[in-house]
Amino acid sequence: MSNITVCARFRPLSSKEERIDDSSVCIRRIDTETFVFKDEKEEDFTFSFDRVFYEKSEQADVYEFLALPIVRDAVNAINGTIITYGQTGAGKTYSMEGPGILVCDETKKGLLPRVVVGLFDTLNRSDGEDIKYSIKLSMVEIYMEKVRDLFNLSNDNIQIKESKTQGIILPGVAEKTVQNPAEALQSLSRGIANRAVGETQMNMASSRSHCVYIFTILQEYTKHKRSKSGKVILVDLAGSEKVEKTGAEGRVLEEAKSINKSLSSLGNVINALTCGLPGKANHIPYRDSKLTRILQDALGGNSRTALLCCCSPSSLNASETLSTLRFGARAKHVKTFPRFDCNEEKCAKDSCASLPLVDESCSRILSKLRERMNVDDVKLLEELFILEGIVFDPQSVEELESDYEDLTLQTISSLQAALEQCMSTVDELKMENSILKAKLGATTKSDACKEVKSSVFTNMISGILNFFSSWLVHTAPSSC
Ligand SMILES: Nc1ncnc2c1ncn2[C@@H]1O[C@H](COP(=O)(O)OP(=O)(O)OP(=O)(O)O)[C@@H](O)[C@H]1O
Repeated sequence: MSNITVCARFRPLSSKEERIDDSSVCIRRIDTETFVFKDEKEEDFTFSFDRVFYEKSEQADVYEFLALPIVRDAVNAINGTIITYGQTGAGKTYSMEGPGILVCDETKKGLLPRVVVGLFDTLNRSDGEDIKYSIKLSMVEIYMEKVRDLFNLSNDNIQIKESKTQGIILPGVAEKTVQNPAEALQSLSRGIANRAVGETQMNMASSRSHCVYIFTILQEYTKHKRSKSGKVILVDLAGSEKVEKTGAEGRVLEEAKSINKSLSSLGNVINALTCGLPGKANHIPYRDSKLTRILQDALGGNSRTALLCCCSPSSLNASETLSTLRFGARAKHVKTFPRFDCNEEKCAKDSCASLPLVDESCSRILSKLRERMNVDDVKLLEELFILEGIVFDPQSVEELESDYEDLTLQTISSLQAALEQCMSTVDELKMENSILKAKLGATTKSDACKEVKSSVFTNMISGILNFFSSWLVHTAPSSC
């Protein structure tokens, strides 16, 4: 069974595509799941996805098929992620946001405003007397391998960490508690506006960053002192494009390289996930990019994930469309089976061949406990299990190794800085020393000079005194 719901969406031909004579539509619909794609060499490829949204598809259809099941699950404490992928101008932002977050024709509203309304609706419907809920919202963007808080632009290098109980977390990121859809939309619109401010500040071309929207839903059962939480993450990826085709240079080229690197890391993670066999340890390179690290839970099987592959229907973009569709087809083969990121060598060394079972049983027990106990008690119990070595967590080992590596690198660089500082202080002291020596030399000379002068003077005075005294002796009366 596939873990990821993968859909393809074709936007209508743009006016530019329509104007160009040799532009034609490169897809032929078979049904709602299958179509034939014709590439630049007129070769046919048949693709099947969970759903195909053709040019005339409605935003509401995309939401209902792709996002609504995720919204409902999030309210039941199952995390979900929705990703839009595709070349620049293929309709990712249109699908995600619609033409506007605050003011927009109802039928054109994108996934984001619909998810907001869907979350509040589902929570209100399931609202019992003893349930209190809250929704928190964070927004970050990944630009040139840096994660920036869109609610606090000065927080521009957020680290990504992993918690045993909460999965991937972004320590220090601003979280806005939103009480109703209107408040949530206001916050989203502020974050989107900040994104534009940042783009201008950094002289960044539009949509050159990956934008990540995180909704955390917390429900507390006041009577039973229990709580549960779920997350919905929406990701509007930067456009995938062929650098050679755009003729990019300088900063734009660097941006494109960084985007392509993170998107190919995403492809590598998907490949690694699809190539692994159940029960066999397989290294998944989540740490290769900030994007894959943030999406680790979404891709690794701890979350329900939906991928919308946005495409142009025009034959002018056939090669980009083919690579988008291939990406989607590969993602479709990601299977659900317990995740373990340690490589084979490490597994053999740590004799954790039975990890999948341990992990499976552990998550089963913990999720049962979560239903009965207070979240904090479950966390404590889990910490205790890990401390006692009852539960072995390869993730935390990897995390420790990475933290150790970070610390070592930090120590090396601070030692290097200290060494440089010492060397420049030594240079300064050497300079001062030579200046002082020179001064000393000059002073010694002038002192010697003074000494000579003063001894001449003293000799003169004593000569005069001698002269006077002898004169006095000679001139004094003899009787005296
Ligand atoms: N399904 C659609 N129906 C009507 N118009 C669409 C649709 N999808 C996209 N468009 C239009 O196509 C243009 C490009 O779409 P959009 O900005 O969403 O692309 P994108 O993939 O987000 O590009 P980028 O990577 O540069 O952000 C926009 O003018 C948008 O309004």
